[in-house]
Amino acid sequence: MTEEPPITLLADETAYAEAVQLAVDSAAAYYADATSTLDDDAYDRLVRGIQAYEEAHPEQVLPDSPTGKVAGGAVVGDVPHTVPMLSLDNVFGPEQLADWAASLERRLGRPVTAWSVEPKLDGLAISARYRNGRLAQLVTRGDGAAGEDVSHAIGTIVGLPGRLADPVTVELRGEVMMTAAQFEDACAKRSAHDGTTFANPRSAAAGTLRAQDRPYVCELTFFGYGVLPPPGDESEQAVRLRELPHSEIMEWVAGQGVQTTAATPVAGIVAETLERVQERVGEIAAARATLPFGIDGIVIKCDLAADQAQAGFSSRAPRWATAYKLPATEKITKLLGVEWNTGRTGIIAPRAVLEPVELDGSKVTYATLHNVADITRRGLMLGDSVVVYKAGDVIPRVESPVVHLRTGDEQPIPIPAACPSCGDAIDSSQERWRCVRGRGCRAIASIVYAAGRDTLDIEGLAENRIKQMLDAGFIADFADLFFLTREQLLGLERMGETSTDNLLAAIEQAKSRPLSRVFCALGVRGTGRSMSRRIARHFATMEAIRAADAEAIEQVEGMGPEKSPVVIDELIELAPLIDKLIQAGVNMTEPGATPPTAAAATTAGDDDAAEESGTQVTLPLATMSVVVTGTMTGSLAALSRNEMNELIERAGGRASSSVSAKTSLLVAGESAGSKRAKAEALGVPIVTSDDFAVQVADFL
Ligand SMILES: NC(=O)c1ccc[n+]([C@@H]2O[C@H](COP(=O)([O-])OP(=O)(O)OC[C@H]3O[C@@H](n4cnc5c(N)ncnc54)[C@H](O)[C@@H]3O)[C@@H](O)[C@H]2O)c1
Ligand SMILES: [Zn+2]
Repeated sequence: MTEEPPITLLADETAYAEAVQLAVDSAAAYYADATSTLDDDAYDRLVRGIQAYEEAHPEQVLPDSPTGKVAGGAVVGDVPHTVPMLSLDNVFGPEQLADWAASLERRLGRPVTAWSVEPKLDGLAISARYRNGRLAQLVTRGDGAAGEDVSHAIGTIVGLPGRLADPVTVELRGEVMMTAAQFEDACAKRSAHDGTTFANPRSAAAGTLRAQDRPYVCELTFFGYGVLPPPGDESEQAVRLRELPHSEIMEWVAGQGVQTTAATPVAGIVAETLERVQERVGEIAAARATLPFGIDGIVIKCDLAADQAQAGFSSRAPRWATAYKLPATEKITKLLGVEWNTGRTGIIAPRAVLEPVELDGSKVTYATLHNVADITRRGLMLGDSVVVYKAGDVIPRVESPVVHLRTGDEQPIPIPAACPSCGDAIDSSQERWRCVRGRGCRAIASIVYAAGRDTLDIEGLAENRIKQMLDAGFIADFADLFFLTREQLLGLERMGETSTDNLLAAIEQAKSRPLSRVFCALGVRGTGRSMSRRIARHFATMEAIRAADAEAIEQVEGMGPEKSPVVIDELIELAPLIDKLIQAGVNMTEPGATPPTAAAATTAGDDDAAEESGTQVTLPLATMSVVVTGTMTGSLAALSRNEMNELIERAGGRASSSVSAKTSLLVAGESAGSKRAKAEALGVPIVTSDDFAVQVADFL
């Protein structure tokens, strides 16, 4: 794995000058609440390109260049800071972190005594000036030397009290941001006011902090991460605050009634070793998706004031701290198309088809667009550059179009005039559009599917007949077909005696189809024809399938730990339908297959199974249950957890998400935590990411 972050290569002086202009414009938009034409990764790539060009051509450096400046030099202010408010340098992985620590220790000439590790809150830095314990003034970071007065926001920021516990005169520093709930609330208020929403919590917080005369008030949140006594103040308390370790300063800040991250799952800690720092980085990264506020990295600082003082500052950032960047959760990509689908309940939902982007460690091709009103509100067009957001397990979503990037070739998004599933009318009285057939909509499609040639193969049952029967109320799902009476069918338009008898005979015949086809007819999400065959062969009876838990379902070849819980949920939802099929006398067994308990002893008798196991013995992970934990490195670094599981299954193993006595192997990457401990306790063999890569090299 290369940890060197990518850079934009600049070929000549013209390209350099254009890059500087683009960086300045983007940063100006970014620090106001506007949408930049670059996402953070692209901006950082550009600035690194500018820096590399300047190192090679020092004589060409432009005064506007963002390098070495706080906020890329794009922001100004008129309230001078007593002590500069700086930015942070970045590292992008464990090796860079180790390099940074080593160079810092070289500078100090001795090891760093202790590290403080805390989340990098994704908001804006602010200075809160307290006089005799009362909050007197709020100032933004600005260009680092001077910021803007935003005191009008006093009283709207949760966690930043109007009065401290003690009547002290100090300057608090920390991050102003919006929690997920505050962001939602702010978007709702703004939408009610002018029909627009905020692009993301960070820019919503930036806009809100600076907004003076909005007719609505949005709440903000503050987390403190530092305190400064007034310069020149030599009182006992001022001296003490200058000498305390960062960790103890944070205790003092919290003691004054100010919010810190101490009460959150990502509380700051003190680490004695770099290993512990790295471990905490992993823990914070793992908690990121579940936090009620955004973080974009982990800040690592020298804990002791003496270490900090000796390390000092560059013009842009302290040398005693760095930001360990986490993968971006937001990127700009192209909106290629919009697909419309009618869900189980009849809701018609648009889905964005995107030019694939890497977000929070996985590749994103589709994103939700919520509903038509949302598309209109955001003014989205086909071909637009759009901001896409994804973190952890959330469904990726399209945030907003980047209007300045329009070329004029963008097209309006076609809005369906009829239900995309059944062609019937759309009920658009609510924000979420629905097919007028509601749940019944999907019935046609699912009955057509169930009666089809590859499933129950009911001859002579055409789609228009199914529609007739649904409209007449004779059927609501495909199991009802087995309860149709001769009289009912004869009552349908253009239904003679012969066709009625033929259809009844065809339906009767369908009752004896093998379980694989009956199961397939259910249309369980994630199980097509071949997967249905595998499931039927594996379990042999519907009873055994229904009795299986997720772990048992996972035993079926190709059923990863992601799919199996879906199958379970679907089977629960489909229970009434299955019961009706049983009641109708539909066959529920797979000819020639043996249920799993007996199967172990007799697999050899089953031709196909023997064939399969014959090929499996040559696979390196055959019969093994494998769990992956921690951050993969080397040739596996780029794989998502899902891709790791697929790799395991390709190599003949079964990917599982939790360690138990049945686990055959734990692949433990960097900063592996509790799963590693459990595997050790259970005596489960453990391999590193690199060793595992060698083991499965043929399947990569
Ligand atoms: N998309 C764009 O066009 C664009 C333009 C400019 C900047 N950016 C992004 O902004 C980033 C640079 O921003 P920056 O220079 O404002 O600073 P930064 O966000 O990289 O780091 C410094 C800031 O971290 C914050 N911080 C959060 N938690 C902290 C903690 N526990 N301790 C100390 N500080 C903490 C403080 O506000 C501090 O000012 C870049 O990574 C870039 O991606 C994007
Ligand atoms: Zn419909």
